[in-house]
Amino acid sequence: MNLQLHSETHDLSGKVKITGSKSESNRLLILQALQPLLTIDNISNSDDTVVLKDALKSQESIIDIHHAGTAMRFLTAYYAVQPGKTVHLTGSGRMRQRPISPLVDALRTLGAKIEYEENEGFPPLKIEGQKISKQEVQIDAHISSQYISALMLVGSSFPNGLKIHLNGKVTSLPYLKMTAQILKKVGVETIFEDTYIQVQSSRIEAKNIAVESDWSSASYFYSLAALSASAEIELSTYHKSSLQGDSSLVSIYKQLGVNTTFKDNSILLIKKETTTLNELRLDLNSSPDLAQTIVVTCFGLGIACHITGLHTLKIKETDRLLALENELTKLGATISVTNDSLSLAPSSQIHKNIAIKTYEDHRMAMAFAPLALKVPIVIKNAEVVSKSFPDFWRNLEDFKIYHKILP
Ligand SMILES: O=C(O)C1=C[C@@H](OP(=O)(O)O)[C@@H](O)[C@H](O)C1
Ligand SMILES: C=C(OP(=O)(O)O)C(=O)O
Repeated sequence: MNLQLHSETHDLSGKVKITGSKSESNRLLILQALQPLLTIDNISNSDDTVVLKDALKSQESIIDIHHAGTAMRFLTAYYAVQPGKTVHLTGSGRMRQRPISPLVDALRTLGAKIEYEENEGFPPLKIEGQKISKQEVQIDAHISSQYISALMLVGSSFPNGLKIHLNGKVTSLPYLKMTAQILKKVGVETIFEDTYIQVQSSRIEAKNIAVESDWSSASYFYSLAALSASAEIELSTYHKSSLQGDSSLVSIYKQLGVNTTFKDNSILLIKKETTTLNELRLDLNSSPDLAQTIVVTCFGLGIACHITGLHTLKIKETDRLLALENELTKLGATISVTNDSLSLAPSSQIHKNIAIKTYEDHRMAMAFAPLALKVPIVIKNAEVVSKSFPDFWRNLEDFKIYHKILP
């Protein structure tokens, strides 16, 4: 489905209730599988969460998690420690190119039985669940934090807990802090040091946990606000003390002219004046999922940006650095990328009616959509948004950004 987007106003006002965080939801689903009396409110309606929920209920021996990175990594650890259960865990074509060997190596040293069914180091995997008696493991921490979160989630069910030694510079650190904080909410203590994480052995408590709405999904409304003439957008449900690192949006978009106020369980995004900033410089190692949104906002505002800390972007749903370079160049940008950084020069015009390829990446579709406030634009394969935000296109209509399905 290719969508032609156009906007009927430059002044935005409206309210959106955004679905629960997929990161929080997917951690809680694994913990719920270990403690069925745990209940979850405001769970995400994203494909990545639905696929994990279905997998955990399934009695089939082949489990296909499609594009969901967290589901792939969390289930690898979960199935590896379920004695007597054998599964074949697979995913989309892209998932079969996303590395998993740091997690498989770590689980194997703990006594897990995991085999690669096609290419060494990549899904699909055959996992024969084992009882784990070891309590210490090493892992390379700079490729994906999801491997470490996966170990943390299952570690609490080991007889002596689990000590995870972190080798190299830790990437996407707020996601590990989120895992530790969610474990704490259900009664599992962790000791978090620079070079290791100790998860104590505990019974997960039977509790009701409410998921905060997804901050990464909120980013597209921050971008809309920044690119509007004026905006007053209310998003729910959000809290000042979030578990999600992407709540860094508040300070990042302040520099881009969007002010945030917290009231009750909502945030109010206000844009009154255009930013006077000439260049945005950021290290996004802690918030990799915001990179595409922020770069496209800067392009739309005609300001330069230089972003570092982006090495994980190359192994996400697509090579996001390359995808950004290709599509922004089509719109008229001057952009250069390395393996872990991106530089965008200021530009004064945006080409109209360009068809943006989305590379099976939900964030490519959603990051480019706000440019409809500046020029008519086409988003190809727009259905990809359901990976994290199925209601996205409907929610845009509330801000008079309409779409026409192209033949
Ligand atoms: O743990 C999580 O929920 C996530 C961790 C991050 O991945 P990496 O640690 O691979 O950067 C992030 O990009 C992803 O969308 C969700
Ligand atoms: C990288 C992402 O997801 P995952 O790694 O879980 O597939 C994302 O949602 O941007």
